[in-house]
Amino acid sequence: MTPEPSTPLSFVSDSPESPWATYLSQVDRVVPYLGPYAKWAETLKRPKRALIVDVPIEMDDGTVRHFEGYRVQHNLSRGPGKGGVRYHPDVTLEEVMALSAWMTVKTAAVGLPFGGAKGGIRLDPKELSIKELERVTRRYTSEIGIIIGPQRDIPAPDVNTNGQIMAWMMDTYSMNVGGTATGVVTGKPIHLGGSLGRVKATGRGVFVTGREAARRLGLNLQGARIAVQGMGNVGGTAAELFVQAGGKLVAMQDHTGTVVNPAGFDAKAVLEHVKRTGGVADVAGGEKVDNEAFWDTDCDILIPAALEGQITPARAKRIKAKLVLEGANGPTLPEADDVMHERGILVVPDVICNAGGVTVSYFEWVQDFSSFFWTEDEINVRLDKIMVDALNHIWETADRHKITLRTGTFAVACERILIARQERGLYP
Ligand SMILES: NC(=O)C1=CN([C@@H]2O[C@H](COP(=O)(O)OP(=O)(O)OC[C@H]3O[C@@H](n4cnc5c(N)ncnc54)[C@H](O)[C@@H]3O)[C@@H](O)[C@H]2O)C=CC1
Ligand SMILES: O=C(O)CCC(=O)C(=O)O
Repeated sequence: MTPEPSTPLSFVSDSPESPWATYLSQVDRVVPYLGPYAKWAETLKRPKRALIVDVPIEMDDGTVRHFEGYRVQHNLSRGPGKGGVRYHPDVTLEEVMALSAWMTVKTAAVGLPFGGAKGGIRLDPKELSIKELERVTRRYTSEIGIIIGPQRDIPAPDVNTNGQIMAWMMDTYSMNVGGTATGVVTGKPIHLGGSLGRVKATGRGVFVTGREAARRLGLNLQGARIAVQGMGNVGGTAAELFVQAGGKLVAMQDHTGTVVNPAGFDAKAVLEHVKRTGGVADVAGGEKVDNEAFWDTDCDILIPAALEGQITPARAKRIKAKLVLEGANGPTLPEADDVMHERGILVVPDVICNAGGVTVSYFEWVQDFSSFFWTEDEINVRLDKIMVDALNHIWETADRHKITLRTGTFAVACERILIARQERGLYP
């Protein structure tokens, strides 16, 4: 007799384009490759724990505002939760659920002893003063303090959060527990237990996986034309490293607009411009074009490094790149994945491509526990090796099953997660 299916989650929308729907479709695609562990697959379709918190703060003008915050622990089978905190006006519980689930897959894909988690607050940090930002961060940290901790769940930076915000989170958590707990967050400033190399680690990982994929495709990085969406922490670093390797940065898009230059931008000057002005618009040497024209850029490598759902089926039909490196989490809708696969465009999926950040976060966490800090060279060499080994293993798996690198990454990761799940057993 077929058992009744598990009860559906009541708190998800039925939008087929939501990040959570994208994630569920990616899980469905891997189930046929999970062998005996497929019976545990429903575990992957449910967050283990989702916390919604009210974050009230006093604004500089004396008024009180409430913000909605979240921390979702998607899966803890392989270790404590791990994943960033996003500050964005459009953050939702469902988005954070998807981001936390991709963390579960990502940490397993590179073999880190973590589960997956993610957090966020619905706010636009550009509208807050620095003092308001500090108050909202501290209040949020206190509210989620009941589920985070160095052995339980370790936040880190994501969109619109950085080392300063991690420092406030670490300090607030430490005050609440009565002792300095550097291991509660990663991505901290260096003199507060941060790790050398963490700021650039995600972009470096995008470069490393891109370098390996380009080698396999026979695509020479010397002169390769690169287009990047999102010139923040991830996209900015990846662009800089590809240009250092001989690539040409021919197009960039961020929340301020889209600029192109077929002769190639000076990446260092662009990053200084972004730091000074907040975006790529009006950068020297660029021609401003319509945002939608970004997807028609003549390029060899496309790096989406902003938000989810950017590569739609319609855009996938227009992309000219041979290689897409997903710096962002969830930038590609499932049908767009199919379009790119049919068109012979190789996609290195987020769950391996952008895993460099969490890998160096792991190094930071280990260094904090041992209070023994490594050199930047040691970190970068170890990062490179972990990323290359993980990618090679995924590639072998994908080739063996004749599946995409995304489903190959899910196959490697989900098997590890579900073996751990099965070995831990069901009953408390
Ligand atoms: N920071 C990290 O270590 C990691 C970040 N990621 C992912 O990488 C992506 C970027 O994150 P970060 O670089 O850390 O964030 P960031 O806040 O440093 O930069 C975000 C970039 O996206 C751009 N952007 C925002 N809205 C946009 C829009 N509507 N159209 C075009 N561009 C837009 C911004 O202008 C900015 O350039 C996110 O998907 C994040 O989840 C993934 C792994 C680790
Ligand atoms: O460094 C971390 O722990 C997590 C970074 C992150 O949020 C991500 O990989 O999406």
